[in-house]
Amino acid sequence: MKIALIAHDRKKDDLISFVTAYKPILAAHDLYATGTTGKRIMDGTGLDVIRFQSGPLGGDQQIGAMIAKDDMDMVIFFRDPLTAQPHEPDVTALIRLCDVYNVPLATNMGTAEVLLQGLKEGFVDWRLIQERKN
Ligand SMILES: O=C(CO)COP(=O)(O)O
Repeated sequence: MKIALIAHDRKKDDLISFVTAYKPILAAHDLYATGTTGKRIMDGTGLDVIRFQSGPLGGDQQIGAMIAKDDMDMVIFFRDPLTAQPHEPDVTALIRLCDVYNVPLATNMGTAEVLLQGLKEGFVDWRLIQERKN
């Protein structure tokens, strides 16, 4: 399963804690991230991450392009709802594409926990069945 992990700056510590807690589950999957988030995850958890550009430089759009090819199975995006982002349109576009392609999306830790527990139980396996059909 391909999982994108993204966090805005004030949420990066939360994401590292989250990824550390769920490392046994996440280690079994292909992880993708925007540039700075990916570096923080690799340094902080030792997991391998495929990194794109930093968010403000197009990283959200690169992950969006994978979603548009139906080539991303889950997005965990710890957004900062209290800080304006220079690339807010990219953030909105990424979230919109998740809705277009029915990609499971968590924008906060509460939902992310539910998604990863569901992933462990096989609730996201329908994505693999769908991929085999395409
Ligand atoms: O800005 C981001 C997502 O919109 C995240 O980008 P970085 O991981 O490069 O900080």
